[in-house]
Amino acid sequence: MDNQVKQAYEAAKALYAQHGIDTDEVLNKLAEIKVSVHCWQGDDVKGFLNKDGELTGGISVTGQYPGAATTPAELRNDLEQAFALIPGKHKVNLHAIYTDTDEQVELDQIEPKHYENWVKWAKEQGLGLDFNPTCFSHEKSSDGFTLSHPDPEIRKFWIDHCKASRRIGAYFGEQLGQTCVTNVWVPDGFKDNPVDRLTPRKRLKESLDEVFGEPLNPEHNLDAVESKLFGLGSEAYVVGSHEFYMGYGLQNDTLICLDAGHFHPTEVISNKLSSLSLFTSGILLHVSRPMRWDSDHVVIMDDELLEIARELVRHDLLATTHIGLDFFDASINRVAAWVVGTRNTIKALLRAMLEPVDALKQAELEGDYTLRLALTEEFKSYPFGAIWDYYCAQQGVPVREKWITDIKTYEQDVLLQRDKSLV
Ligand SMILES: C[C@H](O)[C@H](O)[C@@H](O)C(=O)CO
Ligand SMILES: [Mn+2]
Repeated sequence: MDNQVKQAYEAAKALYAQHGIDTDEVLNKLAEIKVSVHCWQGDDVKGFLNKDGELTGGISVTGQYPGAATTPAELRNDLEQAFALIPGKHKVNLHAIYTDTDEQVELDQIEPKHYENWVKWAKEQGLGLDFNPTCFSHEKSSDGFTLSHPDPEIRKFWIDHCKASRRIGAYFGEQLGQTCVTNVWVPDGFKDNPVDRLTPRKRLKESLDEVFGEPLNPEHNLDAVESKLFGLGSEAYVVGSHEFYMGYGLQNDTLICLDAGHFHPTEVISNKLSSLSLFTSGILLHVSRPMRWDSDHVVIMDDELLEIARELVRHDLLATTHIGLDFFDASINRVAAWVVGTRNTIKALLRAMLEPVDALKQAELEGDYTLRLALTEEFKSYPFGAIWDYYCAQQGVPVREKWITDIKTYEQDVLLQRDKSLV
């Protein structure tokens, strides 16, 4: 390890120790946290099942940066490059459209064999896998409805797809020895004001009951449900609102997924974690960055990211919270997007773990809000960067911005060659 990194670490360690914070212990704990890195940043949510089809469901990817992955092998290669620059061992979050097969399979017919190469690869890489049914970008979702569709045949198609997805999730969990979280998100909603807000929600509830009807081993698969306030083309009404899924998840003991971009523009998910934690057995996060709307920007070290991390650390929620990422930006190098977003998420957790939580809670309890404010503010400039650098070096990944060189080389050698081969 670089001597400067080591020396800076020792100096920072002594400072934190004065507040009873054992940085070695913190880094051991940090190394246990898995972030679920979403595969769909690598190819602009196209997938491989119908890769020339349109992205629908009220989500959108903008930008034309060269080098998007066009095959499962390319996507895995890109993920490997990203993981080589991210400290720790993590998970990959797959959508159902990311099949790796020559078969032309329909979404309601997918089976574990269509993802076998992913499982093999995850085993080799020591990664876990999470899963999502893909209830969009399909002719049967073209009018904006899936599990709540008024037509029972279309509804059945999506129910069967979600059932098949859960079985695949359970297969991943069993094969990899790590629980797979299978997250259901559907885009269903209306562009303009509906007359009947209730009936689609009744249908969604009944569909979900069918989807989750088959008992699966919770050590292999955990179900999650993801709400949304609005999407492009469903501005007036989304069937699966927060209240809907909060009720559903609490009643049926599924994980509730909070996506940082799925609420009112000034509403934050950090403030929801403590409340939900009192009533749920677990939470799934889609860490994202909305900008004015659910724009899925790459996660940066902003106040909300830090606040999410603080809530998880201060209230001991890390063991029951599944941390997933959800952003897609095609205006920058896609591998770099993963690296920036994932490194920031881990770094925010580290920052939160390096705060004097007990002292701050005590100050609050005693009504010493001056101390609470002063200490919080002083800790913002404590040398967490030196601890982060040491962690990266310890984990064998580049320290500070050195990873950008690797990305540039990969871009030249791999990503830009892809586009040439298309010409
Ligand atoms: C592709 C994802 O499933 C999707 O982003 C979903 O999680 C979401 O957040 C939709 O807005
Ligand atoms: Mn999401």
